[in-house]
Amino acid sequence: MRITLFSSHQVTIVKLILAPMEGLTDPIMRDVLTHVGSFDWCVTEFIRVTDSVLPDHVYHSYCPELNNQGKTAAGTPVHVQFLGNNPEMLAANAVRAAELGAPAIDMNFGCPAKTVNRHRGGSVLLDEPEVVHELVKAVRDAVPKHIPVSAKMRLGYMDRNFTLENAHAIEDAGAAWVTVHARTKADGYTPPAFWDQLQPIREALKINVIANGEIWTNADAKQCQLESGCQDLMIGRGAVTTPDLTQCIQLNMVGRYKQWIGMMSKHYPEAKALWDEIKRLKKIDEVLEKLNPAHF
Ligand SMILES: Cc1cc2nc3c(=O)[nH]c(=O)nc-3n(C[C@H](O)[C@H](O)[C@H](O)COP(=O)(O)O)c2cc1C
Repeated sequence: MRITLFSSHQVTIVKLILAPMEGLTDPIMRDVLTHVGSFDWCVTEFIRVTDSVLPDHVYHSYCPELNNQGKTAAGTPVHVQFLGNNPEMLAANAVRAAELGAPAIDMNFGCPAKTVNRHRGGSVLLDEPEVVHELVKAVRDAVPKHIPVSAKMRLGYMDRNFTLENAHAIEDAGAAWVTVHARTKADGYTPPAFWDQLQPIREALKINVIANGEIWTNADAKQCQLESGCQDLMIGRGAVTTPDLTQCIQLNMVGRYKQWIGMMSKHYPEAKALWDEIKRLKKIDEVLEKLNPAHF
């Protein structure tokens, strides 16, 4: 959510995304978490594509939200994620998902699972930026223009040699944004996540870079934003362990804006109008209403 008040000042309110997690953020968990939390969108568990267009029932089982205009019961959009290495088949499946009502398509270049990587899927493809480019481009070219195509990557497979090449490959292929889990496949899920490694990616790309990895608390969210320079955050396990984490983060952001506006209003009388504008926005009102002041 972005608000412009004076031509020279744009205020950005953070976007928070529920991470795809196979076996964890399934349709039931998405339903629960999007009722409790405040997410801009979620992403399905990865749908593996090999050599065929999957039957519709597969889509409806991974994403029953397709029967609800691609949204959870709480109204949060659900993007459909694919994993594979066959450009024609990924494109054909993405087209089918879009026809069935997927609001956006995401592509998985992060999965560390041995079986998946052995079949040249997920994070192993990060050793081949030209293949990453080919796959994203095939899907982007096939899917109707109004449906965004995005990708989710790690910093690399066994090392970080191709981090920027992969990020550029995704951008050049026409992706609308890229989400980066701030670790290589070799790093697995062992803390820390290298949030500072996202800064060069963000600086190099024109498209939005969404930060992901090890955000468990409000303080983590703030620190991740600081180190990565990324505004928007994808949250996985932290959203499951602390279902109201998104509200805490948003309230904290509102608090930070409040402080900033307080400072600004000493110099610009328009700053008060900015605060009124922020309060008027429905989502922020909802957040403020829902929040337990004890969290602040
Ligand atoms: C159990 C589990 C399943 C996952 N499945 C997927 C998946 O299907 N697609 C994907 O892109 N990432 C998947 N991930 C990675 C998460 O989306 C996320 O990048 C990772 O958990 C780091 O974020 P977090 O520290 O906020 O959990 C999975 C992670 C976990 C723990």
